[in-house]
Amino acid sequence: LLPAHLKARRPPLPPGPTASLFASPLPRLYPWKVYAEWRKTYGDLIYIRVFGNPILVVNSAKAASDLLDKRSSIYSSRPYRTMVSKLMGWDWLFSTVPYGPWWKQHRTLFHQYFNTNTAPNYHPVQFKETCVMLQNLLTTPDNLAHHIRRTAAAIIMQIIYGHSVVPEGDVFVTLADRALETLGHAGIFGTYLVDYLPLLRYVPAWMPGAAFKRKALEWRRLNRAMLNEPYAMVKERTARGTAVPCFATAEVERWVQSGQDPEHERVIKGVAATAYAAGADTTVSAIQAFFLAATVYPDMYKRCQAELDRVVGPDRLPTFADRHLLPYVDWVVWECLRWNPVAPLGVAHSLTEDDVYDGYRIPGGTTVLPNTWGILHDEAAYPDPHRFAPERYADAKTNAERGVNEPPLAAFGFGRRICPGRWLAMDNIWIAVATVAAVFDISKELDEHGVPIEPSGEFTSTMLSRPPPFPCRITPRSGAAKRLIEQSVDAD
Ligand code: HEM
Repeated sequence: LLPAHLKARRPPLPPGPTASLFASPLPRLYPWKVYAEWRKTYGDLIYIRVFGNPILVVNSAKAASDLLDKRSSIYSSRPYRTMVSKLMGWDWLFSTVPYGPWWKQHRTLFHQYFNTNTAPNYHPVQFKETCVMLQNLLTTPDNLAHHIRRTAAAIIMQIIYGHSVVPEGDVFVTLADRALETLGHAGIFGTYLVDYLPLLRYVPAWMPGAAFKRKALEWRRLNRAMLNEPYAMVKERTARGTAVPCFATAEVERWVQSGQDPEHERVIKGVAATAYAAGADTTVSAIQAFFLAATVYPDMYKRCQAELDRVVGPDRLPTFADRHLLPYVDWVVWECLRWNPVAPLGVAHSLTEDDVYDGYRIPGGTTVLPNTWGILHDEAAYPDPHRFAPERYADAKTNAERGVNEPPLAAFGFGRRICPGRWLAMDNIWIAVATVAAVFDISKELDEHGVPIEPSGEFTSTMLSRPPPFPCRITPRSGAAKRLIEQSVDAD
């Protein structure tokens, strides 16, 4: 509605594919790869309109840092998701809460428990649960994905709710996983039309075409159970005087002493359940990527083992105390995060005011998608980007001078919304890599003719990307290694 002379002076929108009225121009499969390809045509910023909703894909590290880090006061909100937040009830998941005081309360409380200084508090539980994983891998190596998942769930459940996960069919883990599965269905923006046309939420559930509403109501029950049930267990234990020290116990005790403000209780519950939701599947993907890399890059794996042999030796397992002497293990962890970033398109940010960048106008309300995969596979920043090559990080000084091979912090997002669980995450992955490489050999599985089976090398095209199940051989390195594994849990 601007007069023509003002319109002429307005900077243009960033370039992008032309929108159609009837179909979404968003790529369905591996959108991060498609956007990286589109960079050659459109550049670092790609602007797409989907049924009237503006979306900006940020395709380079520089643009991501300029916008999401340096202008974080206006790039730190989240797009509102009607299906997920309003209908399915994920409004407590603070990773989806718009920027503002309510989000800030959650983030502050989370940060008190998860930061560089508190990270070592969790090392004993991380070590113990990882030893359980080693034992499980010894007995049923074919169940690799399950063992990795159980370990991540056990660590976070212990830290948050003081709950010791049982080996199979744990009630709280099952509950949370069923709820998270529904989030996986609806989590990708645009799966449901109601995300684009929020007024559709008023359509009565019984009407034909309102299947999304009936689904949402059913899923909402799971969501509430995930939020309420483990918390109720902690409250009950606290009342009985049998509470186990953990995040929820400490916070419930403080809440009782400080007058039981119902609003604050919502924050405690939300932070607790968010930690599980955000912490259980993410590290799993990175550790699965490690097993895949160990299978397809045997020299890399041998080098990792050689470092562990030199520093730790065969008589004990590595611990966090050895970390400063094991740089290669750290580089392996970084490479797991870079090679196939867990969240290839990060988590969407939302711009709260109109902005101008690089001669382009970006309207307030735009959904901003950082192309993390593209950034971490940019040939200029990570030479030979598709190769899993931990040694790329070895010479930090020369790398810094040449502007290449920075530690892949982009995997954890940007600005004020950067992953606040990253210290816990890095430690989870580190102890898994170090202990597994110390005691197991990993190699390709053989087919019935004795020929090695090549894993496909593909990763899933899902919001959290991971290797699909692949065959591999996981065997103890020696009799001594086997004994170390068997004794590890009791010895702790
Ligand atoms: C390899 C493991 C992990 C990766 C790659 C990862 C990655 C991310 C990314 C990309 C974001 C979005 C950042 C942004 O908006 O720019 C995020 C947010 C978040 N992560 Fe992680 N994460 C991991 C593990 C964890 C763990 C273990 C926890 C909890 C203990 C956690 C808790 C969170 C929370 C609460 C948020 C939301 C932050 C907010 O919206 O303010 N993450 N993570």
